Amino acid sequence: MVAPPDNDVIWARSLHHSHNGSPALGGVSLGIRDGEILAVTGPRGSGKTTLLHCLSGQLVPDQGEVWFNSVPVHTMGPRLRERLRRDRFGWIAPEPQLVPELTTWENTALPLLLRGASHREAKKAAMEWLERLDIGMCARKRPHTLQQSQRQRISVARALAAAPAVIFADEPTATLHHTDRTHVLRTLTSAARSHGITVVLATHDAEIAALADRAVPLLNGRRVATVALPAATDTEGRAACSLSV
Ligand SMILES: Nc1ncnc2c1ncn2[C@@H]1O[C@H](COP(=O)(O)OP(=O)(O)OP(=O)(O)O)[C@@H](O)[C@H]1O
Repeated sequence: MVAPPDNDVIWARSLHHSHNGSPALGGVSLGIRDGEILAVTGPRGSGKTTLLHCLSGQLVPDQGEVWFNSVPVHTMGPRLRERLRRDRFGWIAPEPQLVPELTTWENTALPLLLRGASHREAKKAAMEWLERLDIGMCARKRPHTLQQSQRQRISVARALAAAPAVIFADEPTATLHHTDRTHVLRTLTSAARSHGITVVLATHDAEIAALADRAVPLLNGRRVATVALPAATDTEGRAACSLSV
């Protein structure tokens, strides 16, 4: 095994993975720098979700290596990977995945409570992020009483409240209307930048990818070449277009 470069928080080499014999990744390599916001782009079925699952230790690739802060993840057993995900990573799914029996603030505080934070500390962090996402007034409500956009904001607040090293966001605004989408994404990217959180954002939407520092386009489970372009209208990130090679 060759150790990854020191300045990459996540480094992956030649990832191959198939789902029940159906190929999803065909040799993807990439490095992600500390604090970077990286968009993984590509059409439906190009392997974005599978790549995020491999990078976050949810899935062990059939072949290839994944390293986090120079520690190999692909050789870890399930319990170590679970602890890594709990302590260092945040996850935002396309659909909010909340515990129906818990209130908004309890759902948001859950990762901190699982890590052993005090009730008071976890609630304070949860409330801060719920306020920033404009859902502080829903703190005592249960998910089923809220709108979809409010539930997805809870997922984003939950990921940020735990102050992870890396947030993996898989099409985090796919179910939101345009205005909600912009607010949620800007909160996520500006919070990540100010707190030095690395973000790996899977999206098929070029407008969303333009909020990232860099894009890694996938096609049929493989990387295609990237050309970084200065954005014409956005000062927060850079757009990228891809060329098949
Ligand atoms: N659990 C699974 N079982 C079988 N095939 C799967 C499974 N998950 C993904 N695939 C297949 O693997 C390939 C890559 O899927 P993946 O979900 O990683 O792509 P994606 O770019 O995230 O697509 P989408 O935007 O639709 O989620 C696709 O051909 C998909 O049908």
